[in-house]
Amino acid sequence: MDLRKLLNKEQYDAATTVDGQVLILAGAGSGKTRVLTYRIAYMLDEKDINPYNILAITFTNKAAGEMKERVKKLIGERADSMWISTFHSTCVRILRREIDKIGYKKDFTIYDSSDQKVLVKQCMKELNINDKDINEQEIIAKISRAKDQLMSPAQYKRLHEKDFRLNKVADVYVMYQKRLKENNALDFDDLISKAVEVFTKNPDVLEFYQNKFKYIMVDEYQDTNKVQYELVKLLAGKYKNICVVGDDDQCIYQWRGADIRNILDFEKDYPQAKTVKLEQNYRSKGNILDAANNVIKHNAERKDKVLRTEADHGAKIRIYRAYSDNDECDFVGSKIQQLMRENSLTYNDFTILYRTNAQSRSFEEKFIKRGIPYKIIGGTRFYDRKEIKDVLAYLKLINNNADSVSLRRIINVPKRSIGDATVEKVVSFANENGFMLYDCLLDVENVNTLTARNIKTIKVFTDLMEDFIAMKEQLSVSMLIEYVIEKTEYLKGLKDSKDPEDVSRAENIKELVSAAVEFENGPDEDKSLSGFLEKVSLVQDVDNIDGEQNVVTLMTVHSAKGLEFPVVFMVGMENGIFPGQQALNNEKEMEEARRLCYVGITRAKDILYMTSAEVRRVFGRTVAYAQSDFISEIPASLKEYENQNGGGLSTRNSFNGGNSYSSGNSYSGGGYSRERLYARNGIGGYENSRSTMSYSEAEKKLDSVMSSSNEKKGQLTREEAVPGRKIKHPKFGEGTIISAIDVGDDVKVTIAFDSQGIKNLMLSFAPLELL
Ligand SMILES: Nc1ncnc2c1ncn2[C@@H]1O[C@H](COP(=O)(O)OP(=O)(O)OP(=O)(O)O)[C@@H](O)[C@H]1O
Ligand SMILES: [Mg+2]
Repeated sequence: MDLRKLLNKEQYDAATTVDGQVLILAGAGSGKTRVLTYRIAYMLDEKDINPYNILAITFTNKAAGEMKERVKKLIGERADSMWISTFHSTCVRILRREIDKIGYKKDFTIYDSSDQKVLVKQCMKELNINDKDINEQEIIAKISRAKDQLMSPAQYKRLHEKDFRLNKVADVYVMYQKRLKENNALDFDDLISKAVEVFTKNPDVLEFYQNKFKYIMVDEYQDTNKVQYELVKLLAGKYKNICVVGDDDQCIYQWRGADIRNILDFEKDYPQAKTVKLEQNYRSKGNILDAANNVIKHNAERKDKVLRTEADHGAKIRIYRAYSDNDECDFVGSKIQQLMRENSLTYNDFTILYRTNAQSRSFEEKFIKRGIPYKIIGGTRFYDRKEIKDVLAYLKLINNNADSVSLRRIINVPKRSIGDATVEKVVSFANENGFMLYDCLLDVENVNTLTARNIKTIKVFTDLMEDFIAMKEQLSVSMLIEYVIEKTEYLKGLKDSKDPEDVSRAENIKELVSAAVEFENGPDEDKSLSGFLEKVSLVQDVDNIDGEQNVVTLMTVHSAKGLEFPVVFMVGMENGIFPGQQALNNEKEMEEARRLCYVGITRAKDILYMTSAEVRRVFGRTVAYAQSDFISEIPASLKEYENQNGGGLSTRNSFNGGNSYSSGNSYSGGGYSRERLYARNGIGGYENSRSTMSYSEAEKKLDSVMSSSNEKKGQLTREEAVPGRKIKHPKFGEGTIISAIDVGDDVKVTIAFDSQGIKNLMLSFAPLELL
């Protein structure tokens, strides 16, 4: 391996300085991650460093896997004993060995966000905290921030004694943490803070790991929060051989406690540190890089950096201003097909990036129609599906009997006549006496508030569970899953159902069995049930981007961090969407949104599209948005409008539909007042191609678009979807709306069809017409 051929001078310098502290501070696509990979190879190959002594922390499991693969190609099997993983996976591995030092058992369960929510809700109920005062999402976020800051429940309580709401959060935090411990469970934030706790309370354990990890590397260091920072500092404390790489312009997790100062202060923490700047971008064409640089330079708080490329200018940034969200999705779909026809591109070469997951749905619909294969990263993960969570809850409980959240999830799933009231009685008994819930069920005769029938049904459940626990030792994970679904008749219930959704649920469960088989045949050392559950808990969405599968990837810009694609579509580029509404009123958040935009732009190698829509449906209402300020920040010379004369408002000449648009407040959903909207960007948002319109002209035009888009569809709107309305569906026939509930940015409508029974449909998907 001739590193000098593979790396430029500065990169080579960074890769071959292995002793002491190195900070690589450089812009996107400058080869930071590449340097880390070759640095490891160099350490093993040239410096004879034992792989056992290396710890490399990456941002995703996928990045870790790729790094390991590449190193393996260079140095062979020796790479296997190296720890290359994410912060979370690293800490879990440490905790599996050491957590008993702080009073947990080693087979602890990892709670995901929905388990966390269940537990927080239980605590709120016990503490009589009304979710009108403060809702569970806010509490969870506050607890999470406190953990990021290494603030214990007691400290939090002391700090917020005088604040009515935060005091309530503190009470929940105290109880939540107590319950987690009783359940022998950790939430995601705990994984890192408990590892730090193990180290700070046990200097001998810390020293063992300091000696083990003599060489430490961290990718995407700009996004570390306080607790991650502390962990790295502790581990590197003895040998101080540490190399961190990052880009302050790509810090996009401040909302989750990431502290940009960690990278900016590295030189203060380690005054001897060598700072390496990489200034050549190897990823993007010139125009794309110029666009990125022009956007990010609007941020006040940053270290100025140079980023140049030897690549040619390439195509200009393609801007498309659609007249509706529908039109935007159509444009993206047709462009993908056109580009594939005209160039030798595959679906893999494209990605659609948006700010929030909810934006994926409308693209999905269009892609299905056009036959474009796609994959959505995020949204409902496989492991978040109800049926998968149910089966996993059985496994978690088998593995860790103290896990009362999993226990309560499945005690009556499938239904076995154990009602909520019965469960509550046992829970109260357990809480009053300080017993584990599962133990109380085993000795259920002692719970004197129960009837003989209650006791009998509970016995059926505990007999089943005890059998599973005994079988755990004898069966492999996949066999255990099959055993559980057979004995509980979970799968049978789904197969017998006539609901087509249950058919797909049954298939998902089979898929889970396959995942377990794959795990058993895979490279992991630990093939136990704990090992499987751990793996499942730590799967990240981006891990699933599979280069072999020929599909277009749709994901948030956050998920796309570190990745690159030949063609990138940044969609929903509107003020109020990207940047989001909050960022428009807050300079700090605006700067974070701008960094996010910079991350998005710099994912593109060859072609970058930025699209926006003049009106879109949000919460069932039609809202008008101005084109994103970030597009305006890109100089006109770098941009080319796809629809200079087509698409957009300028082609529509139906000025006469003004009065059929009646609902004045349909503009307020996106939080943009008409006045502000016009003042900001001119109605159409075309900077160059349009002359300025008067207010009333603009008003008229906007109205005409609203009405024409309403006329276009005979589609039932949010306002019309009220209980009692008669509707018609092309397949299910006529029916009556029973209820309509807002779910995310869509509406779930429950309808009693005259001949097809009751169905739940999503308003935006279902072709419903008013009768
Ligand atoms: N010296 C080099 N010679 C050839 N290709 C290179 C060189 N350095 C980097 N590259 C390529 O440039 C692309 C970007 O590199 P890499 O992903 O390591 O950048 P990065 O700085 O980590 O980017 P990001 O900030 O987006 O994470 C990759 O395809 C990489 O292989
Ligand atoms: Mg990188």
